[in-house]
Formats: sequence, C-alpha cells, structure tokens
Amino acid sequence: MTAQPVIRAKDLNLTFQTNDGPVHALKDVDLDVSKGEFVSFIGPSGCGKTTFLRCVAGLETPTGGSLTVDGMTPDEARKARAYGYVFQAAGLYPWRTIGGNIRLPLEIMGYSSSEKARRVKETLELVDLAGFEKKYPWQLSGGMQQRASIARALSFDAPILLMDEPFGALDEIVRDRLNEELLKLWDRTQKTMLFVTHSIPEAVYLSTKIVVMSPRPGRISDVIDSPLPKERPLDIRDSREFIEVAHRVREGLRAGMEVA
Ligand SMILES: Nc1ncnc2c1ncn2[C@@H]1O[C@H](COP(=O)(O)OP(=O)(O)OP(=O)(O)O)[C@@H](O)[C@H]1O
Repeated sequence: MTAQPVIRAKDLNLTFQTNDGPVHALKDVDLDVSKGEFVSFIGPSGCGKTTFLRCVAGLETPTGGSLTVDGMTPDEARKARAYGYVFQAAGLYPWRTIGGNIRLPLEIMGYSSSEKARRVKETLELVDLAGFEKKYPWQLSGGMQQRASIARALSFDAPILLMDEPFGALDEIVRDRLNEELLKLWDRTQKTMLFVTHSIPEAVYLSTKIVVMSPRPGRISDVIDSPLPKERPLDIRDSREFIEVAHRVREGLRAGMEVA
C-alpha cells in the first residue's frame, strides 16, 4: 500500500519581482512527499530551498502550478496549523523562559492552562530538556536552544515539521548528536519532515528522500530515495551504501551547477 502524499507540488513556479528584474526562485518543481517521510532539500545558496519551504507554509504565494499540504491549500494548512516551523537561528524570546517560549504558540491557540502545562512537559521530555523549563535561553548552549526551538514547533503536535537549516550554526559534534536525536524523535512522533541543509552527510544520514536542487532558476535536479535502513547508528556513515548515496548527491549538485 502506498502512503497518501502529504505534500504534492506540481509544476510549481515562483518568480519574485525585484527592482533588478524578475528572480525565478522555483521552476517547474514536481514533488510528492508521503506521510511520515523524512525529506531533505540540499543545494547551493539561492536555489530556492527556503522559498519552497515558505510556499509549503503558505508564507509565499507561488506564481504558477499547484501545491497541496495535507490535502489543503497551503493557506488552509497554515490556518489549520498543519505544520511546525524550525528556523536556522533558534529564535527564542530572551525574556521568556524555555517553558514560556514553548508555551507561546499554545497561548496563541488558546489551550487551557492544564493542557499547556502538559504539552510543555511532554515536548521538553521529547527533546531531552526535562528540567530546563524555568531556564532562560541564554543559560542554554546553542544545541540546547535549538532543541528548545524544536520543542516549540512540536508543542501543538502538527503532523508536518518544516526545518530550515536548524543545525547550520552548530559545531560538528553537537550537530552529530542532534542528528541522532532528531531521527529518534522522528521515529517516536511519526511526523512528516521537510529539512533544509547544506551538508551532504547530514542529508544522507537523516533522509528517506533527498531532493537535490540547482540554482538560477531553482529546480530539482535529482530525487534520491535512500536505500539506508531506518535504524541508523552514526557509523553508518562509513558504510558503502552511505558513501554511494553521498556520491550521487554530490554528482547531482555538480550537474545542477553545470546546467545553471
Ligand atoms: N522576498 C524575496 N524577494 C526577492 N527575491 C527573493 C525573495 N526571497 C528569496 N529571493 C530570491 O530567491 C532565490 C531563492 O532564495 P532562497 O532563500 O529560497 O534560497 P536558498 O536555497 O534557501 O538559499 P540559502 O541556502 O542561502 O538559504 C534567491 O535568489 C533569493 O535572492
């Protein structure tokens, strides 16, 4: 049985009108993402990765083609709170505690006090930050702040998690650990993940599907279904299969640059 697509993009185009002329940020993007997949988007700066995520989130309006999110228009999906969004910088409010930050979307959505408390506790446990509820962001390391920002995006239990280079600013050891934790979290929550990265090993390690993009105009140059098993210890990165997928991603990136 094939899972029903949660994200379906067909001939998606987006051209920004700028003072320097039109910028074709997305060109003829076709992509189906099934429920529960972990999809990474990789490509050089300016190839439209963030723009695609923002289209899914209903924050940009495509100029052509169609896009459905959980069977709805992106705008409807945004209103239905179908996704959580994690940004490159943790973006926590410094004047709120970690618990206060996670509680914020729940306050906006009008959850009851007991429900807010339950969800804050639950998501803090999910990202391994139990006990840090009353700390302020500046009291946490960069990796912990990013985990808190993931908890905030998970707090209202949306079926889709959009992550725009969430670990880009972290050192490699912290990033490795968060990658491992993210896979466990994905396994536990069964959410559909859309994840932007510049790192080939990160994309290969995390994903069930890797979307390779090329710039000017932003197109998909390859879509790779990962042959790696779901269970992924970090040393899987030394395996032949891993190296082969990484090689194919690199080739896709190179081919995209040559065409552009
Ligand atoms: N609001 C906007 N107005 C005009 N041009 C924009 C706007 N947003 C993005 N662009 C342009 O669209 C193109 C795609 O940008 P986007 O941020 O999606 O790329 P990206 O692949 O996410 O890049 P990076 O890896 O650097 O984050 C770029 O050329 C960018 O300058």
